[in-house]
Amino acid sequence: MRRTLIAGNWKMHGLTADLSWVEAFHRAANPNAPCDVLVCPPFTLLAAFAARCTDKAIEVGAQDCGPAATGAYTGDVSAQMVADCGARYVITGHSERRAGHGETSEAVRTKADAALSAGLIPIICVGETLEDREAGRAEDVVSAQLHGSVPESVTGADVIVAYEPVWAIGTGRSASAEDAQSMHAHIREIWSRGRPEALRILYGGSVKPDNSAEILVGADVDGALIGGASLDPECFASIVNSVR
Ligand SMILES: O=C(CO)COP(=O)(O)O
Repeated sequence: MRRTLIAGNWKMHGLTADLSWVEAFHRAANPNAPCDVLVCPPFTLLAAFAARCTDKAIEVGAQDCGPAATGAYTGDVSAQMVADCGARYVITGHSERRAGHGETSEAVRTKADAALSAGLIPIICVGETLEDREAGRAEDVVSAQLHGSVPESVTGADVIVAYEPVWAIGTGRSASAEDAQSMHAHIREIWSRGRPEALRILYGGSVKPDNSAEILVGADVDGALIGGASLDPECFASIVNSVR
């Protein structure tokens, strides 16, 4: 019932010369892979990237959006502007924004609300640090982030949650398939905003072609949010091709 989503987060990578990624991906990817595919390039490439993906074989998303709809907010990009570029998704509350830009769960919830108002699907990120995990409080931290970051109004089908343990991001050290499944089951169990069975929960953190199939086996693992391995079109296609 929940279709797998394989999503790439390019972070602060990508220039116009990299737009040929789209054609290279299509050459390498199985067009019949049983999953949805999403790429979140930087704002600067959003419209041009979306213009290459009009067949919707690849959906497009942004990596963040401003909380306000419009106004005097120098440097911000609103959810409506993201939608206007042809994107349908937006990542909110990535740990690199929580840690590097001081974003609180409350700020993340405001952004997710702005995304929903603009007709976008927010991908709300949560995840514990290594210190949290070693202290045995990973589930508590994730629960608190989830309750603080998810708007009250959502049902489950209209948002996506990404579980990204901070210690697994860009480190080459992925969570084990068992640990990922266990946290995803916890997230679904505590989901109090409508239909938990409709909620797609992605795992993110050092997903590569050689561990994707194993991680995606988890009953509550509905896809992956991929950083480094999404920059190479063949590598990302291999992950898409590993979906069963
Ligand atoms: O942060 C991530 C995706 O949002 C994960 O990054 P890596 O796949 O590079 O570990």
